Amino acid sequence: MKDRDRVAGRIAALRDRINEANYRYYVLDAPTISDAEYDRLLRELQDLEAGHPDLITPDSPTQRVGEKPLAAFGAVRHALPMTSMDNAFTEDELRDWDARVRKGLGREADVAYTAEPKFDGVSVSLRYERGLLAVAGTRGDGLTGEDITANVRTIKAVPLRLHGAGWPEVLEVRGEVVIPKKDFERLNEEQLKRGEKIFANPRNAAAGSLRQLDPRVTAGRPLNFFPWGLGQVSEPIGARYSQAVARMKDWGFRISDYFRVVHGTDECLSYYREILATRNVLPFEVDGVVYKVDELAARDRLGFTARAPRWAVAHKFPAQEENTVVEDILASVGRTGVITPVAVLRPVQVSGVTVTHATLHNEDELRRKDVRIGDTVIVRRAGDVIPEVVGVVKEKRPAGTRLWHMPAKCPVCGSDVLREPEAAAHRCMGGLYCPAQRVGAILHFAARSAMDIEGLGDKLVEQLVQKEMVKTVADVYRLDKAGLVALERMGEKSAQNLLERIEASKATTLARFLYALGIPQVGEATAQQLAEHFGTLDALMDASVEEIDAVPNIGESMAADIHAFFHEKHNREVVGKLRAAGVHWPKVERRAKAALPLAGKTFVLTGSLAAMSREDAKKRLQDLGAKVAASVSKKTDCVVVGEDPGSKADKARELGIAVLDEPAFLKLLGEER
Ligand SMILES: NC(=O)c1ccc[n+]([C@@H]2O[C@H](COP(=O)([O-])OP(=O)(O)OC[C@H]3O[C@@H](n4cnc5c(N)ncnc54)[C@H](O)[C@@H]3O)[C@@H](O)[C@H]2O)c1
Ligand SMILES: [Zn+2]
Repeated sequence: MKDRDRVAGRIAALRDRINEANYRYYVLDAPTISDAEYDRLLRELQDLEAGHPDLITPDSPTQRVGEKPLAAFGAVRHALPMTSMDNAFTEDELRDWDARVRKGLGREADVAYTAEPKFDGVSVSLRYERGLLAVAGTRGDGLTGEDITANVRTIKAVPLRLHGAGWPEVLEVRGEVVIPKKDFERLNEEQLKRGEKIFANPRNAAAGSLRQLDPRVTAGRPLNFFPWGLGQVSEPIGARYSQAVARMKDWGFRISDYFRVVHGTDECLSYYREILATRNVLPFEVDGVVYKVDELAARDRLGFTARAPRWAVAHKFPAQEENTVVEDILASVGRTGVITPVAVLRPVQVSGVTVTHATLHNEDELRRKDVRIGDTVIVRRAGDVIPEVVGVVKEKRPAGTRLWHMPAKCPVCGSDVLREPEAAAHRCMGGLYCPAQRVGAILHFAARSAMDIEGLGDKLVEQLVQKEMVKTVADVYRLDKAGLVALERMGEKSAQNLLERIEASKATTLARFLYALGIPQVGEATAQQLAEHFGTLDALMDASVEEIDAVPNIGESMAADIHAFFHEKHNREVVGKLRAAGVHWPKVERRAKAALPLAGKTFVLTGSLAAMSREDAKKRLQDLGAKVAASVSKKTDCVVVGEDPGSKADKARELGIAVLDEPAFLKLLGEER
């Protein structure tokens, strides 16, 4: 008796929670628990009720579907109920379902099933009368839905008039309204710009778009429609569902490329694995696959339970989203100095992996989502992508949550943190000094186009940093033979060679040296320009932002980064040590006095070049930091014409773009070199 009371209590609690979740999900389009958690609650309730059938009541969420429709729209009564669907979460559950189907049909042999993706969108029923779209309704509570005809008429994938001929007098097509993942992201960006509501996921966005009171708003939303079933049909359109699908296709509906007929559970399972493997590259959000008995007469024999057909099952994919709590937020410094806010989470299982950290991308994103320490959030882990915080469950925000701010100093090295003027990224300015950036900084320093220290590669640098033999690039000049030989895979001879190359690298050019420092945004061409413009390192190091900004082709944002780099005291220290170690620039700088500085410019090569091959010309341009494009556009800076220049030269002149003949072009290259 005691036991039964406890079960009854738990059942009541579960029903309350599930009813609340249903209301938030179906009516408000604002769920506060993850689908995975919802599914667990529902499954627990189903199991308890199965063990205590006398406790089942008709209003239990296990016995009904969805929610009462919103009064803002007219009501649509469904001629046939729109049900929910049973789920299989494991292979065993799928085999049990198949066994029940075969038992129900009295069959030993494999049953033919249709297999299709389970689209994560909104159910809609479309009623066609004499080939014309008459009414479109949401599922609502399964019996009555909302009349959203005006909104559905704006969806291009929904035919307003059925194509071809041969359709029955009444045809109800049921399917899913979805938003492609890409369009969803764009939609959220636009919403953000307009200061409007951000949607948690494509399903939510689709539901919100269909519930607009003004169909013009719906018309602007990227909605799509995939049929997955039939409602009332006045005369049969095939003995099998797969035949009906072929006819729907002829009548103008978009059928998923993944729609298929399979036989028995083994083929079901290989279909499941195939869709699961492509899940993350599919254009639409998919949360499982659905198998349905293909033969329509067999469906009739199997019939329905209170909530769902016996002839269909949704084989669910592992959930990619879960709820958990943000215990802290850290500033994580990457290899290139970019600082990312990372949420430290109460550990949670997401698709089979324990997740303890999730990225918040950058400070803007964190503000936009309004994530605070102490918040309950939805965490998403899709494929190999780093787990991310999708959004906050505001209803669960406790008192005393804490806001997070980007630190002014790098948490790893204490250098200044600067926001990149035109990007959302913050960066540690201690590029030469910051331990988080060591490996990256040293590899860049040693690269061929920088200090050109052959042999100082990935594996070796990792070891040197790990053993703390090299903390900054200046330490490269303090390596000795004994230390090197003690390293893995390093013999006498290679240690000797490396030391010789390090010694040789001390004599370089100012341009190479500047490039080697790894100043944010400063590539080879810019380093070259800085070297020419300022002539000496000291002049550049002491220049103001305005003075740097005055260099041709150097913009404000770059000037700010260069200035910040040289005014970070840690970097100045490292530069000082490099010079003390004997790094100097005896080599003559290349003169670049061309009329047209090539770095960053876009060239189009046209006609046949005689003196040099087109490939050579292209390569030389690219070496000088220029780009080569195939066709002339407004972005083109210069068109080079060889023999038979064709229409490209005309177009260039029309657009007012510089046109050079081959001799002039060679001269330009010559002067640049
Ligand atoms: N997070 C929450 O608070 C919350 C609340 C309620 C429901 N839910 C989610 O909704 C699910 C239950 O919802 P449900 O009863 O609407 O439906 P369901 O997801 O269990 O399955 C039925 C629905 O799937 C859709 N569907 C997509 N592709 C289909 C296909 N190929 N064939 C047939 N149907 C297809 C249809 O809209 C159909 O109505 C739960 O499993 C849960 O994930 C979440
Ligand atoms: Zn740092």
